[in-house]
Amino acid sequence: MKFFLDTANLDEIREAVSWGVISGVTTNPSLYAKTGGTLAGYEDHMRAICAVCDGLPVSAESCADTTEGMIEDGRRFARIAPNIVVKLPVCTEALAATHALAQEGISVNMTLVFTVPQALLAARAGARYISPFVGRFDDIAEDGVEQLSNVCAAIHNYDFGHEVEIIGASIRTPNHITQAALMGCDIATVPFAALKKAVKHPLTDRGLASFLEDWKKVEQA
Ligand SMILES: O=C(CO)[C@@H](O)[C@H](O)[C@H](O)[C@H](O)COP(=O)(O)O
Repeated sequence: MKFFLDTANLDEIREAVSWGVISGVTTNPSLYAKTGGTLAGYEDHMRAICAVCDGLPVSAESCADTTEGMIEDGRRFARIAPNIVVKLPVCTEALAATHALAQEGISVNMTLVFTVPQALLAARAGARYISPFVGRFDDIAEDGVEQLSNVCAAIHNYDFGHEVEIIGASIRTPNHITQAALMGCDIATVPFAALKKAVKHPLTDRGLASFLEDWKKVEQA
């Protein structure tokens, strides 16, 4: 399973990229708003992320609500950098836009996916990436991991005539990462804080502390 970073924060992206574990970045309007960025600065910010990511796929989300608007955004975003992926929410307008953009060779990441039918429709329309949400399902007392697993099973059953990868989104915990990997999810897009949590384990900390303590004895001997 590959890791994408789910953030628009350039410092977080620079740091995670330096660890050598990141295969892409996903952003959304809420994540961009958190950076304090402006509407006018949006494309420059995406350009800066693409530069840090050096060819890795970077999803930039369109907030248009018509097919024409999404296609227009998609074409404009695609000119930012060759590694831009246009992110569209699953709805009929976006299916049509995905179909048109895919025919032009522009990659689409279809987001806000919660069901198998939505995922199948996204793949049929030509989406390169499909993003089912895990945490938000858990928020409403449903099983987000099970939903992601259903989407993976259904999508991996078929050949859509183009490459399709599933991005587990709304990933919040190391356990979400574990479950996504065990079910064969292609990618998990993980917020920086959750990625840092995934590196940690109390037994690792305790083991390291005892090794360092013992090393002092070696130095003194
Ligand atoms: O859809 C994708 C990735 O393609 C994500 O960027 C997605 O928007 C985010 O994972 C979610 O919005 C984060 O959800 P939450 O944990 O804030 O509920």
